[in-house]
Amino acid sequence: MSETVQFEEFEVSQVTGFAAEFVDSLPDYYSPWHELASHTVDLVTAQKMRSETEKLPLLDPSQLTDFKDLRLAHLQLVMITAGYAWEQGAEQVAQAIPANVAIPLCEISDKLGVQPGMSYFDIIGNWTRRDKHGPYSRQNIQPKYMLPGGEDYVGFLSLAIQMEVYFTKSFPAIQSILTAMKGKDEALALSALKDLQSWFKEYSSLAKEFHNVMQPDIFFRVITSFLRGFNETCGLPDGMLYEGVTDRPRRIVINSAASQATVFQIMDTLLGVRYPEDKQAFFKKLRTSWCEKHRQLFEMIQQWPGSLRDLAEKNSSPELTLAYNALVDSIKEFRSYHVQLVTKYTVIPNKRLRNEFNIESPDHFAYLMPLLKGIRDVSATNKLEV
Ligand code: HEM
Repeated sequence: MSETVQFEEFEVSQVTGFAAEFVDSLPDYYSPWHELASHTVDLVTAQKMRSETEKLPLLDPSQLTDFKDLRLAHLQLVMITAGYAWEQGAEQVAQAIPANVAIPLCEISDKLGVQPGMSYFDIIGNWTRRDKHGPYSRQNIQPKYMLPGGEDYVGFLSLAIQMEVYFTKSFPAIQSILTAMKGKDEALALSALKDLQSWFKEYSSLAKEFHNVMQPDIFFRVITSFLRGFNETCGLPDGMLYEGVTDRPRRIVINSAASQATVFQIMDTLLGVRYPEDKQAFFKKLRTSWCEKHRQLFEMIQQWPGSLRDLAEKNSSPELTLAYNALVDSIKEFRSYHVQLVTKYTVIPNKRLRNEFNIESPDHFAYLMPLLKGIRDVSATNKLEV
């Protein structure tokens, strides 16, 4: 095992992190996927998505071998899949994806080790820079394929990308922490923790911008309409049927959300947070939305020799313990802020919708607050005695 991890070995860019920027398109042979993905929102509005999808030729994805090409093809096919599934709204979700989409999508998904539906992995690959030589600033980021939600979606996406790109600024500190853990190097651990703490402060303050870019009801009612997944919460308890895919015809797909970002699971793992089984299971389920390469990177960090927590607990001066605790506190602060975000953008709009339509069926979001507050509180108990 080397002294630290190399992110690029796991298809994580030093520039855009876990997000991927697609500058090129796929070979011409695959242009029907691009064409249909580009028009998904308009076709759904015109109720023509299903009929147009059924006209697609069945293309052989075996020419695609490069990770980035596979990721772009996956994005195009899950766009088409989402439009097909949700064209008639949530109440009339399609029960099956036709073979001309299902066969290549499942093959590509299996190669990437990712689910055959839209996840955060696709959201953070769905963008380009307006000015290709310009910065990775929010103003310079635009969706590659539009999702429902108009300008609010553009704001949501560009902020999510800005946060993913900003994640890369923490990579040197993460690498140093791993080196310090392995070599029990207290001085290196201290300086890396301080760097990580100041990075995290900036990173988490970006999330405050959500209030300026997105309206709660548009987020809840429109933007998430393609992001629901195919599972029991969407009237598909056995998952979606992928026609023509003989080995696993039905597949469960979890919804797509920022909870699937890698950043917090990596932070928790570095800090050695020990969650009870139900919360571990929640995080494990989120990881099913990651591709295999990203899971491998995470597992490498999880199995890394040494423990930052032990180093911070058993060191000779309190400075390292204080730095460790400061990061635990900052993460707790973010999680408290996140509870407010989720209240504004999910809990309240959900209540409004249920009241408006007199919905009396069980509330799928009742689990949210206990779960999120529970995770926050467990992660905060990780603080060490000084
Ligand atoms: C308006 C913005 C946001 C909304 C509405 C929102 C919504 C949610 C929801 C509903 C969950 C519950 C689990 C799920 O359904 O997937 C969740 C969990 C989570 N979200 Fe967000 N989220 C937002 C922004 C963010 C941002 C910016 C991040 C940072 C990357 C983030 C990171 C997480 C994490 C890590 C979890 C898992 C619980 C935890 O580790 O504390 N969310 N979020």
